[in-house]
Amino acid sequence: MGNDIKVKICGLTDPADIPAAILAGASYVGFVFFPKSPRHLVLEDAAFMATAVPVGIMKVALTVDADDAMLDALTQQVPLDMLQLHGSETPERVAEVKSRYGLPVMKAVGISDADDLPQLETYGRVADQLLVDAKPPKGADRPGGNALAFDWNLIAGRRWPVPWMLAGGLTPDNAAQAVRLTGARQLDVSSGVESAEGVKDGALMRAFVEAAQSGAR
Ligand SMILES: O=C(O)c1ccccc1N[C@@H]1O[C@H](COP(=O)(O)O)[C@@H](O)[C@H]1O
Repeated sequence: MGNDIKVKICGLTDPADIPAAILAGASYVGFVFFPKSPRHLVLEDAAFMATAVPVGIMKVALTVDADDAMLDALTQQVPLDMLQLHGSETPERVAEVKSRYGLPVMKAVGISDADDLPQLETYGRVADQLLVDAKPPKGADRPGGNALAFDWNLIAGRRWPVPWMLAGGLTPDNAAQAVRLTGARQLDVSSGVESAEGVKDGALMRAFVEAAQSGAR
């Protein structure tokens, strides 16, 4: 579509979410494999949904500290373009996953204050992309998808070793400002385009992509 800002819509749970996300202008669609998440998919459902994604739209699998058995099953059963590692995976594990599965790997890094920023350099040496998210609140039962933003001033004007996406608490109301303030060219959204936990909303997805693009004009 020639959009300047690429949007990843993560946590699709219904087959109808695929055409809705594509029509909205998503460049990436994300499937969550984490049983504690309201967006968790079983492999069979994900495989069915992934086959409906047109070529050119990146199909991303989000996992959290997954072992090889899980990743073997996932990559054998679901056609994918990228793995998103959203747990406490070490840099060594990121490199191992990249080499074992031959897929690009995006590593999520949680930010709450300046002490977290060195992680961006560390993971930037091994991951193909970085996903810069808010750190989960204490006691949260999942490491992302909490509708929580971090202080974007922490990364404004930063130089990046690899392509990156901004995530965490993004909505149609703050997407344009997020682009302007951080210089992000890619945004990742889940909660902010839902009408209820785990239920994507077509109008919110369209509004989000439009707002993200307007931030780059
Ligand atoms: O969406 C989830 O349920 C989820 C579960 C476990 C790890 C990450 C998860 N989502 C990712 O979190 C960020 C921010 O989400 P939100 O927009 O604030 O809801 C995003 O990368 C999701 O892909």
